[in-house]
Amino acid sequence: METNIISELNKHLQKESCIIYRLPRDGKLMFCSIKRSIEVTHKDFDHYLDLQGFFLFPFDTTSEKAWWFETNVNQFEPENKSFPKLTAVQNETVICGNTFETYTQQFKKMAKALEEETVQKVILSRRIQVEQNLIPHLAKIYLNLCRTASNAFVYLLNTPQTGIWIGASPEILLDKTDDTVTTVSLAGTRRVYDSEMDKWGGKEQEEQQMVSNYIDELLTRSKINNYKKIGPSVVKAGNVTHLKTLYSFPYSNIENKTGEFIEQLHPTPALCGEPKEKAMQLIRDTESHKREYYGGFLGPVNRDGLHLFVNIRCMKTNQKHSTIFAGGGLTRRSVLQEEWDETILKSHMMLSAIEQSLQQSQA
Ligand SMILES: C=C(O[C@H]1C=CC=C(C(=O)O)[C@@H]1O)C(=O)O
Repeated sequence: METNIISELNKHLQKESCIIYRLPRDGKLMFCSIKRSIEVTHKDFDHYLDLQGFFLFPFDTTSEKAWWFETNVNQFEPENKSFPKLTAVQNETVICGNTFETYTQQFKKMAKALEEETVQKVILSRRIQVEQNLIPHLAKIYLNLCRTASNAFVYLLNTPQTGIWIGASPEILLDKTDDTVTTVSLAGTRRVYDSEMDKWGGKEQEEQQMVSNYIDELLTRSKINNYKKIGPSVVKAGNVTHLKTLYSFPYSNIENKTGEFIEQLHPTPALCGEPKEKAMQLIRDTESHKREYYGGFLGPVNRDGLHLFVNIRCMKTNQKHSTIFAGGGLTRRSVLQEEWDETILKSHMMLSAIEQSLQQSQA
C-alpha cells in the first residue's frame, strides 16, 4: 500500500507545479494541481475566499511576494494509517549551516536590544543545510513527516515562483470552519519527555504570555469581545512540546475584512517579536539570511473553509542542497547555549524524516 502512495506522490511531483497537503489529524492526502498563480496582497485577500485555492505569504511582505494558487484538488486516502515511529538522526555529518560563532554574534546583538528594552521579545532564526539532492526522496520524506507529526499541517509545495518547500507546521495562524474562527498563541519549547505543565520555566511561560497578550490586544482593538480563550496547555509537535492558548470567535466579526485582520495578526510574537515593528527591524538588521517563506503562512481555502498555518518546521530544497529553517524566541532571560540547542531540537523532526527516507531508499 505504501508503495502505492509513494508512486502517487511521485507522479504528482513530476508536474511543473503542484501542492500536496494533509490537515492535522486527518487521514486524507490532498493533491492539488495549480491552474493559475496570482500575486496577492492582504488588501485583495477576501476576494479569493469563495474560490478553491491555496495561499502562500512570506514572513516579510516587503521582500518576497505573496501568492494565491487556484487549484484542482484530488483526495487520496491511504488505507494504512498506522505509521511506524521514526528512528533518531544518526548521520549528522551531512549537515552544516550558520556556525555557532555567527549565531553567537547575532544572539549578542539581540540580547543587547533586549537589555536596553528596545524590544521585549525577538525571534532569532538560523538555517541548517543538507548538502545532498533530496528531490528523489521527497515523497518518502513527506510520508515520514505525516507519520511523526500527526497534529501538524504537512505540506509539499513546488511552483516555479517559489521553488520547492516542505514542512509540518504545528501552528494555526487562522482557521475558519463552520463560521467559527480559530487562532492560537503557541510558544515556549521543551523536549517531549518533560512535558508536564509544572516543569515549564518562567522564561517559556513569559514568552508564550507575550503572544497571548498580543492576540488579546488585537481582538480588543478589533472590537471582538465575544471570543473564547482556552489554555495555556501543553501540546506535542513531533519531538517537542509547546504551550498553547486557543482562541475562537464567530466569523461575522471579520467577514469581508479577513485580509485586514490577518495583516494585523501576522507575524505574531511567536515569529517576530514585541513590539512588532522594532522586532522586525532588528531581525532584518541581524539575521544574515532572508527568511523567505519560513515564518510566513500558508494553507488551503475554499467556500467551506480557510485553513492557514504558520510556516515553521520547514525546508526549502533544490537539486544541490536543502535548507531547514529553525528559530526561537529570545527574551532577557535567554541563555545562548539553550537557544542554540532549541534550534537543533526543532530541526530534528525534518532531519529524522530525511535520514529515515535515505535509509528506506538504501534498503
Ligand atoms: C520560530 C519557531 O517556533 C515558534 C513556535 C513555537 C515555539 C517557539 C519558541 O519556543 O521559540 C517559536 O516561537 C520555529 O520553529 O522556527
